[in-house]
Amino acid sequence: MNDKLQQIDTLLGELNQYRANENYRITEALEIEYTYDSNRIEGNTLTLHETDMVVNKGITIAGKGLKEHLEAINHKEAIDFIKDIAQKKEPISERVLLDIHAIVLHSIDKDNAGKYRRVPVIISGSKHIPPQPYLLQPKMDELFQWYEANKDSMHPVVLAAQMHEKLVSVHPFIDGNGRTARLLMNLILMQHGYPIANIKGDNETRRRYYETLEEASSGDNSAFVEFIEDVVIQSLTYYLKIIRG
Ligand SMILES: Nc1ncnc2c1ncn2[C@@H]1O[C@H](COP(=O)(O)OP(=O)(O)OP(=O)(O)O)[C@@H](O)[C@H]1O
Repeated sequence: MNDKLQQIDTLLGELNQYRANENYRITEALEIEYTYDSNRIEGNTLTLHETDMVVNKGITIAGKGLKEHLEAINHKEAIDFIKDIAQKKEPISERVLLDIHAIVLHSIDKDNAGKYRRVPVIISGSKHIPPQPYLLQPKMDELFQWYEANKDSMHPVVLAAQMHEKLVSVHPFIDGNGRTARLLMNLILMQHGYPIANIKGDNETRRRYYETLEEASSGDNSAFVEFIEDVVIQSLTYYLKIIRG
């Protein structure tokens, strides 16, 4: 096991000693932060405070479009959904993935919510060309076969990172691939007792996120896995600081 994974195991062990201090106000605040950052990565312009107003207080923000409001509400809804799946110990399946995507695009794109794309796509800023639509079902079958073959033997953080990378590489949806992949990654982490890993929406983090994904598309995803390990270390450290007091 590498140094970062060892550090992650130590931090998680420490965190487990303070689990009694967890409460809904802390998790709610972190979930809003995650919603804010994940939507910000894809270009949503709501601030952290505005995201909180929309999601928790049902207040609309003047000058911001309906889609941006729906993206915030849907993302929080999707977090509740993955928490429920993790709590009930439901296995991760293609059905669960499609349900997550359906929530992400709920009331935004009725024709595509919860459905694979029927058209080719490109990823802006990337040379990687995702598979043609007729190849999506076999590629997704392959993805879940890979998951089944590795879920009990791989370190959960590596498993979560790899599933994220493999999913965005297939890019099975017309829209919402990034948010859905980050939610799937967090569902895997949650199943193993981790708090939400939040990829921040700032320029520097986004640059490393996209660069390591681009590197992964040419065959080596180790830099991306390392990036996710850093995100998990950051999230664990932040959470520990809050609940340890
Ligand atoms: N080189 C790359 N190879 C594979 N995936 C990438 C690459 N660069 C970025 N991505 C992923 O693609 C996502 C963005 O994809 P795209 O521009 O198609 O928008 P999208 O699918 O609508 O995203 P979002 O899903 O959240 O709205 C990023 O969040 C990231 O996860």
